[in-house]
Amino acid sequence: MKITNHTKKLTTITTVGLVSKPNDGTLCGYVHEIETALNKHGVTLLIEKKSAQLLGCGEGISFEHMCKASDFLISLGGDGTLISLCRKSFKYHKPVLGIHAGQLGFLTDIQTDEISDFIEELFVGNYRIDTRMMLEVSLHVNGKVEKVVAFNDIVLSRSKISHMSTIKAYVDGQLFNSYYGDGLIVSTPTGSTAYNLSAGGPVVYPLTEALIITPICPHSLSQRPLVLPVDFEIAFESDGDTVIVVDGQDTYTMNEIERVSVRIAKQGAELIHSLDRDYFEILKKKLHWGHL
Ligand SMILES: NC(=O)c1ccc[n+]([C@@H]2O[C@H](COP(=O)([O-])OP(=O)(O)OC[C@H]3O[C@@H](n4cnc5c(N)ncnc54)[C@H](O)[C@@H]3O)[C@@H](O)[C@H]2O)c1
Ligand SMILES: Nc1ncnc2c1ncn2[C@@H]1O[C@H](COP(=O)(O)OP(=O)(O)OP(=O)(O)O)[C@@H](O)[C@H]1O
Repeated sequence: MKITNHTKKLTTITTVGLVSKPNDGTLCGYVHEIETALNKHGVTLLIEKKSAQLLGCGEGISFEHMCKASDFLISLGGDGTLISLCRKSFKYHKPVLGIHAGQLGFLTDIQTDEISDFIEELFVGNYRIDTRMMLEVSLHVNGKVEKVVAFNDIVLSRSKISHMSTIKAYVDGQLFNSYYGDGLIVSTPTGSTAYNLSAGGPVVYPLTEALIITPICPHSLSQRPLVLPVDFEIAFESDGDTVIVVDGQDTYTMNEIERVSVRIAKQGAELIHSLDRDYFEILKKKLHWGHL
């Protein structure tokens, strides 16, 4: 399969940063294994402060310092840890390697028993880097704009279990739909296998460039998931009973926000993968794709 997105390589590897799952203090053994494998090649491992303290692996250094000094970053945890690292390190533009020490691990393809072998493969160039599109989300408040980025999705959701939300949706400034129901999801292709999948949205191959809008429990027979090209800017307005959730991790209330606009971010997240990684195998293994 010809995928032009796979040509990027790391130019140097002298320093690597690591962030681990925030609620698991048992992963120190894996950190030592990573450090030993990197040190064999003269590479320094920097551990982010909160992770180091949780794991009992020394003092650690600030997230910012770690990102600036590192050639690539390691996420040791589940999908949530990787998503959070991609969002927080967005402005430093560093590739991320996901090592799976979580539950599902759809995005984190290196298993803990493959750590040393994969690090050896890295030093002989046996890896690939995928660029995953991200969303730039602008929250408009009193003439000011706060920008955040999303890796998987943003969700506009009803804030009260007892009420429906009403969301007006615009494409390039033109009203194209009003959604009535529990809310809607704007997903990246990578996020298509997360909340979007649960809400009946399409699985979209992660290297596609598209914006996916999927209604959540719409109170209508006519609302369907929609796939849009990335040169559109989409925007939403709603009443105060709606909340905005970014990647399931940050929440904002709509009564302070007049409008939310979403477009493709100028740069994507770069994920380091093993050459063996096959998306359809992961769909089968983790989400039971194609099982009877
Ligand atoms: N009903 C739902 O399915 C539902 C509800 C809320 C949030 N979410 C998703 O959770 C995501 C955040 O993930 P988290 O791990 O921080 O939260 P989490 O710990 O609540 O886990 C959500 C689940 O989704 C999986 N997941 C996350 N991203 C995925 C992806 N791109 N493809 C396949 N599976 C994926 C995770 O491994 C986990 O099993 C949000 O972006 C949202 O899409 C899903
Ligand atoms: N830096 C972070 N800040 C806040 N919450 C985080 C951060 N990193 C991860 N989380 C959250 O911590 C929880 C557990 O982490 P994570 O998702 O990595 O592990 P998991 O749930 O065991 O694995 P998986 O997501 O693969 O099923 C998730 O809800 C995730 O969103």
